[in-house]
Amino acid sequence: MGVKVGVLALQGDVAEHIAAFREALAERPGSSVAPIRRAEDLADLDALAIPGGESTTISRLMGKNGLYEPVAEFEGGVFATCAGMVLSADRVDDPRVRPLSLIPMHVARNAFGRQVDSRETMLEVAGLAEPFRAVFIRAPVATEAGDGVEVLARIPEGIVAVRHGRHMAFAFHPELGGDLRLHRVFLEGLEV
Ligand SMILES: NC(=O)CC[C@H](N)C(=O)O
Repeated sequence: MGVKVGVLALQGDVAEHIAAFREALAERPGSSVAPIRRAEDLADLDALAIPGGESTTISRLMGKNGLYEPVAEFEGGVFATCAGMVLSADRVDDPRVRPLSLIPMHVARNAFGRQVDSRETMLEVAGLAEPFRAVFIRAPVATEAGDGVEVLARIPEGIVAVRHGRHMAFAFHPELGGDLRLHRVFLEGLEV
Protein backbone atom coordinates (compact mmCIF):
# COMPACT_ATOMS: atom_id res chain seq x y z
CA MET A 1 0.00 0.00 0.00
CA GLY A 2 1.14 3.55 -0.74
CA VAL A 3 2.52 5.77 2.02
CA LYS A 4 2.01 9.55 2.11
CA VAL A 5 4.96 11.40 3.57
CA GLY A 6 5.20 15.15 4.17
CA VAL A 7 8.41 17.06 4.87
CA LEU A 8 8.08 20.17 7.02
CA ALA A 9 9.41 22.77 4.60
CA LEU A 10 10.02 25.93 6.60
CA GLN A 11 13.83 25.83 6.77
CA GLY A 12 16.62 23.26 6.65
CA ASP A 13 17.56 20.28 4.49
CA VAL A 14 14.08 19.76 3.06
CA ALA A 15 15.20 18.66 -0.44
CA GLU A 16 17.45 15.95 1.01
CA HIS A 17 14.57 14.53 3.07
CA ILE A 18 12.26 14.54 0.06
CA ALA A 19 14.87 12.78 -2.09
CA ALA A 20 15.63 10.14 0.57
CA PHE A 21 11.96 9.28 1.19
CA ARG A 22 11.24 9.21 -2.57
CA GLU A 23 14.01 6.69 -2.97
CA ALA A 24 12.91 4.65 0.05
CA LEU A 25 9.36 4.54 -1.35
CA ALA A 26 10.29 3.99 -5.00
CA GLU A 27 8.94 0.47 -5.03
CA ARG A 28 5.69 1.20 -3.25
CA PRO A 29 3.07 2.22 -5.79
CA GLY A 30 0.68 4.98 -4.73
CA SER A 31 3.20 6.61 -2.37
CA SER A 32 3.92 10.34 -2.34
CA VAL A 33 6.40 12.71 -0.71
CA ALA A 34 5.57 16.43 -0.57
CA PRO A 35 6.75 19.59 1.18
CA ILE A 36 4.46 20.86 3.97
CA ARG A 37 4.05 24.54 4.81
CA ARG A 38 0.50 24.87 6.12
CA ALA A 39 -1.64 23.01 8.66
CA GLU A 40 -4.07 21.94 5.88
CA ASP A 41 -1.25 20.06 4.16
CA LEU A 42 -1.01 17.65 7.11
CA ALA A 43 -4.38 16.04 6.37
CA ASP A 44 -4.11 12.44 5.13
CA LEU A 45 -0.38 12.14 5.73
CA ASP A 46 0.94 8.86 7.17
CA ALA A 47 4.25 10.41 8.18
CA LEU A 48 5.95 13.74 8.65
CA ALA A 49 9.69 14.42 8.45
CA ILE A 50 11.04 17.31 10.51
CA PRO A 51 14.38 18.18 8.90
CA GLY A 52 17.74 19.30 10.13
CA GLY A 53 18.42 23.01 10.03
CA GLU A 54 18.19 25.63 12.74
CA SER A 55 15.72 24.65 15.44
CA THR A 56 15.29 28.25 16.69
CA THR A 57 14.34 29.38 13.16
CA ILE A 58 12.04 26.41 12.48
CA SER A 59 10.41 27.02 15.88
CA ARG A 60 9.77 30.69 15.07
CA LEU A 61 8.37 29.87 11.62
CA MET A 62 6.12 27.15 12.99
CA GLY A 63 4.61 29.69 15.37
CA LYS A 64 4.16 32.20 12.57
CA ASN A 65 2.47 29.64 10.31
CA GLY A 66 0.10 28.25 12.96
CA LEU A 67 1.74 24.84 12.79
CA TYR A 68 2.50 24.10 16.46
CA GLU A 69 -0.75 22.50 17.55
CA PRO A 70 -1.38 20.67 14.25
CA VAL A 71 2.10 19.12 14.26
CA ALA A 72 2.04 18.37 18.02
CA GLU A 73 -1.28 16.55 17.49
CA PHE A 74 -0.21 14.79 14.29
CA GLU A 75 -1.34 11.17 14.43
CA GLY A 76 1.05 9.61 11.94
CA GLY A 77 4.70 8.86 12.49
CA VAL A 78 7.30 11.61 12.81
CA PHE A 79 10.84 11.17 11.43
CA ALA A 80 12.93 13.91 13.02
CA THR A 81 16.60 14.62 12.38
CA CYS A 82 18.96 16.97 14.21
CA ALA A 83 17.05 20.29 14.53
CA GLY A 84 13.95 18.10 14.11
CA MET A 85 15.05 16.01 17.09
CA VAL A 86 15.37 19.21 19.15
CA LEU A 87 11.82 20.24 18.19
CA SER A 88 10.30 16.80 18.81
CA ALA A 89 11.45 16.70 22.46
CA ASP A 90 9.38 17.86 25.42
CA ARG A 91 12.27 19.70 27.10
CA VAL A 92 15.02 21.71 25.37
CA ASP A 93 17.94 23.56 26.95
CA ASP A 94 17.25 26.70 24.85
CA PRO A 95 14.19 28.86 25.63
CA ARG A 96 14.06 30.07 22.01
CA VAL A 97 12.86 26.62 20.96
CA ARG A 98 9.27 25.75 21.79
CA PRO A 99 9.22 21.95 21.94
CA LEU A 100 6.48 19.92 20.24
CA SER A 101 6.45 17.27 23.03
CA LEU A 102 6.15 14.41 20.56
CA ILE A 103 8.80 12.40 22.43
CA PRO A 104 9.40 12.60 26.20
CA MET A 105 13.09 13.48 26.36
CA HIS A 106 15.39 16.33 27.32
CA VAL A 107 17.54 17.60 24.46
CA ALA A 108 20.66 19.76 24.60
CA ARG A 109 21.43 21.75 21.43
CA ASN A 110 24.92 21.90 19.92
CA ALA A 111 26.08 19.29 22.36
CA PHE A 112 29.49 18.63 20.85
CA GLY A 113 31.12 21.90 21.86
CA ARG A 114 32.00 24.83 19.66
CA GLN A 115 35.26 23.44 18.31
CA VAL A 116 33.69 20.34 16.77
CA ASP A 117 31.17 21.44 14.15
CA SER A 118 30.73 18.11 12.49
CA ARG A 119 31.81 14.55 12.84
CA GLU A 120 31.24 11.19 11.19
CA THR A 121 31.02 8.02 13.23
CA MET A 122 30.30 4.39 12.52
CA LEU A 123 27.43 3.96 14.93
CA GLU A 124 25.85 0.82 16.33
CA VAL A 125 22.09 1.28 16.10
CA ALA A 126 19.72 -1.19 17.76
CA GLY A 127 17.89 -3.20 15.12
CA LEU A 128 20.51 -2.74 12.38
CA ALA A 129 22.80 -5.66 11.63
CA GLU A 130 25.71 -3.45 10.51
CA PRO A 131 26.86 -0.06 11.88
CA PHE A 132 25.41 3.11 10.34
CA ARG A 133 27.68 5.87 9.02
CA ALA A 134 26.26 8.74 11.08
CA VAL A 135 26.93 12.34 10.03
CA PHE A 136 26.64 14.78 12.94
CA ILE A 137 26.45 18.51 12.10
CA ARG A 138 26.27 20.88 15.09
CA ALA A 139 24.22 18.09 16.56
CA PRO A 140 22.09 17.86 19.67
CA VAL A 141 21.94 14.90 22.07
CA ALA A 142 19.19 13.71 24.35
CA THR A 143 20.45 13.84 27.91
CA GLU A 144 17.47 12.00 29.32
CA ALA A 145 14.76 9.80 27.79
CA GLY A 146 11.38 9.31 29.48
CA ASP A 147 8.97 6.40 29.79
CA GLY A 148 8.26 4.49 26.62
CA VAL A 149 11.26 5.89 24.75
CA GLU A 150 13.46 3.21 23.24
CA VAL A 151 17.09 4.31 23.02
CA LEU A 152 18.48 3.02 19.71
CA ALA A 153 21.96 4.53 19.86
CA ARG A 154 24.19 6.46 22.19
CA ILE A 155 27.67 7.93 22.12
CA PRO A 156 29.72 9.28 25.06
CA GLU A 157 28.00 12.71 24.75
CA GLY A 158 24.50 11.25 25.07
CA ILE A 159 21.59 9.58 23.30
CA VAL A 160 21.55 10.06 19.51
CA ALA A 161 18.72 7.85 18.21
CA VAL A 162 15.34 7.06 19.75
CA ARG A 163 12.02 5.52 18.92
CA HIS A 164 8.75 6.37 20.65
CA GLY A 165 5.80 4.49 19.17
CA ARG A 166 5.70 5.49 15.50
CA HIS A 167 8.07 8.42 16.00
CA MET A 168 11.81 8.24 15.47
CA ALA A 169 14.39 10.97 16.13
CA PHE A 170 18.08 11.12 15.24
CA ALA A 171 20.78 13.59 16.25
CA PHE A 172 22.54 12.77 12.97
CA HIS A 173 21.32 12.87 9.34
CA PRO A 174 20.06 9.57 7.87
CA GLU A 175 18.75 11.64 4.92
CA LEU A 176 22.37 12.29 3.85
CA GLY A 177 24.69 9.63 2.54
CA GLY A 178 22.39 7.25 0.71
CA ASP A 179 21.94 4.62 3.45
CA LEU A 180 18.17 4.24 3.78
CA ARG A 181 18.03 1.47 6.37
CA LEU A 182 16.64 3.78 9.05
CA HIS A 183 14.00 5.13 6.65
CA ARG A 184 12.95 1.54 5.99
CA VAL A 185 12.76 0.73 9.72
CA PHE A 186 10.62 3.86 10.19
CA LEU A 187 8.30 2.99 7.27
CA GLU A 188 7.84 -0.55 8.60
CA GLY A 189 6.92 0.91 12.00
CA LEU A 190 4.04 2.84 10.44
CA GLU A 191 2.28 -0.37 9.57
CA VAL A 192 1.97 -1.80 13.08
N1 LIG B 1 22.23 20.06 11.51
C1 LIG B 1 21.35 20.55 12.33
O1 LIG B 1 20.13 20.36 12.19
C2 LIG B 1 21.87 21.44 13.40
C3 LIG B 1 20.89 21.69 14.51
C4 LIG B 1 21.13 23.05 15.12
N2 LIG B 1 22.40 23.13 15.77
C5 LIG B 1 19.99 23.33 16.07
O2 LIG B 1 20.09 23.13 17.24
O3 LIG B 1 18.95 23.76 15.63
